[in-house]
Amino acid sequence: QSSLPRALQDKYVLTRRIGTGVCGEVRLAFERSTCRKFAVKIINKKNFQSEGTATRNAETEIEILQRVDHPCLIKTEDFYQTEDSYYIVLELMEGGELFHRVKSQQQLDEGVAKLYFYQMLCAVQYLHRNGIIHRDLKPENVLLSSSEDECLIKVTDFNQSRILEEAALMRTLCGTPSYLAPEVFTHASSTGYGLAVDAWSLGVLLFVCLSGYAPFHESFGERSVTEQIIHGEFTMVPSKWRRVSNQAKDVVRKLLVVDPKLRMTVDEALQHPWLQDQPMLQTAHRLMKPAGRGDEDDEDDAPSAAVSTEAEPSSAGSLN
Ligand SMILES: CCC/C(=N\NC(=N)N)c1ccc(NC(=O)c2cc3cc(OC)ccc3[nH]2)cc1
Repeated sequence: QSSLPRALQDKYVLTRRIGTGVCGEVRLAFERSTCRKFAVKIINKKNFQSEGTATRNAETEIEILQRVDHPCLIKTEDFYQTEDSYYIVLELMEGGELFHRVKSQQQLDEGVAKLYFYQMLCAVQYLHRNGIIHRDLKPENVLLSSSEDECLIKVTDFNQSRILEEAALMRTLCGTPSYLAPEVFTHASSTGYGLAVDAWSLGVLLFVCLSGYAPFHESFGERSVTEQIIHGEFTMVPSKWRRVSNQAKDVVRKLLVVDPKLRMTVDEALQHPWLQDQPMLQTAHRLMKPAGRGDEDDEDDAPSAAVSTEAEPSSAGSLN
């Protein structure tokens, strides 16, 4: 157990491990002064020291976490570091990882999957509107606020995220072009298509929530997972998809499209008929309101379908 920063120990009591990741662990913590519960994500730098990019990534991640402000994106409370680890204090998501929820329930009820998927779309739409690609969307990186089916979700783990630096691309293009690869000039590397990688991952996430199993898996046929992905070959096992609506399947099929130019975007997904579901939108907006405003009479802010996909409420503010 590497020694915890003194300042962290003065303010919080760290207790049991509640989550593990490739880059460290998550511990349950109590703020001494208030006894409020938090999650502390410990990211050890040495794991990646070899790549040398860890520090860069972690600093980018911290920068993103401190800049973004959306009800479905994890918020940092505090940040500490020692020479070998980062300690990030986060709001505690009592429901844990979506991964475990889907695993324990085999597959989610379609209405629950729709509520979670809508919130993920809102979170990723916010990131994309702010020029951020997540690049690592998966059930382990979607957290649930409670053990209730109807709960708020938050996207986390911006370790792979990239801030789309159009300026960087411009600087590159100012240099001598002779050594630049073709794709730097083609559309593939600019804002447009970079964002599409998150739409694909959201398609995989929705597939897993609706069916309880992964669309690309080594057990399907003799092709490798990579081959299946490259060819967009996913398998809808009848017994798992029988009770899933055609509209839900349509969303999955339009996201798991190999050509990023033809893939449905996050904005288009938010307009898909499957998500034009007033009761679900009302629930989602009640959950996404800042704490305490959920119980006021809603008639003045009853979200209409069109409103629901507009920019986030003013409280979300913009990236500073
Ligand atoms: C800046 C930290 C972002 C991050 N990961 N970043 C990274 N891996 N580079 C990250 C990764 C995982 C988590 N996980 C949690 O907060 C969490 C809460 C929780 C509660 C649980 O039961 C009550 C069980 C698992 C949990 N994970 C929070 C943040």
